[in-house]
Amino acid sequence: MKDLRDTPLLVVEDLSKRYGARIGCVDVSFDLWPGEVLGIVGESGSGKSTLLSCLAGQLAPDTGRVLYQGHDTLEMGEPQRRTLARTDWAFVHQNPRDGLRMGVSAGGNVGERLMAVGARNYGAIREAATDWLGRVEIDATRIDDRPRQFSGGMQQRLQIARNLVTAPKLVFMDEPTGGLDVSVQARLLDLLRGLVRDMGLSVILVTHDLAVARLLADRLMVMQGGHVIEQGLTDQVLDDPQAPYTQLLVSSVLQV
Ligand SMILES: Nc1ncnc2c1ncn2[C@@H]1O[C@H](COP(=O)(O)OP(=O)(O)OP(=O)(O)O)[C@@H](O)[C@H]1O
Repeated sequence: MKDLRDTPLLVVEDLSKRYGARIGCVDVSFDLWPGEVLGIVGESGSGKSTLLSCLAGQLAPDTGRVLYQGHDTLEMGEPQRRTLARTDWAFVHQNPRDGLRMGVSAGGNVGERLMAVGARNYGAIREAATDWLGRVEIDATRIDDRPRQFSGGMQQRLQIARNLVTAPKLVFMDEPTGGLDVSVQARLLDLLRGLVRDMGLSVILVTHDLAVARLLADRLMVMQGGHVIEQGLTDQVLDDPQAPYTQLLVSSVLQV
């Protein structure tokens, strides 16, 4: 039998999206391999979010193909895509409010996703939720608290638990540490890095923060004006940027 690790998990071909005359992203192509973390970097308005939304099936591109394990996700019906989104895929939003149900307890937020993939045993669901709260460093005594009783960092960790409890293969992350204090960011990054490694996750990570990209991403794609202008191994791109724009991006961060 063919080893799935010998084939890309995701194949993206010539993906383009315009908003009227404005460019979202243009002719983006890449492969994502099992267990690989791909960082998409670029300044504000470079097309990162547009690309991520198209990849995750939240926005219809004008042209191009996205193949997940060989299946064209853009050709899939809505029910099939929704199933994928709650089984094999996960999406971590910058704002935890976009990825959590604020009126449901922490345990409920995690358990709900398990129920969406068919779990029915209340005891087992609660046990899994407790285990996952522990994995994201939330005390088990907080299981019945609502997310709004949590700090921003805790909310983000809860969103991560909710996303990862079903052991997805591919996780989309949109500025997962954005909007948090630097010390909270560092702790979250550490946690994320451990989970990604332990679970062998494939990740597409959008960030404008090159320090985040450096810590999490194996490979980087640099976007400018909707185009991918440079890509390569993270260290290679950040230590020896080729495109003038990337050089600027790297040096402006170094001056901070
Ligand atoms: N819904 C929309 N309608 C019209 N234009 C849009 C829309 N969404 C994005 N754009 C435009 O598409 C281009 C790319 O935007 P996009 O949000 O993808 O960039 P980004 O790199 O994610 O920026 P940021 O880091 O600020 O989120 C920008 O010129 C933006 O103004």
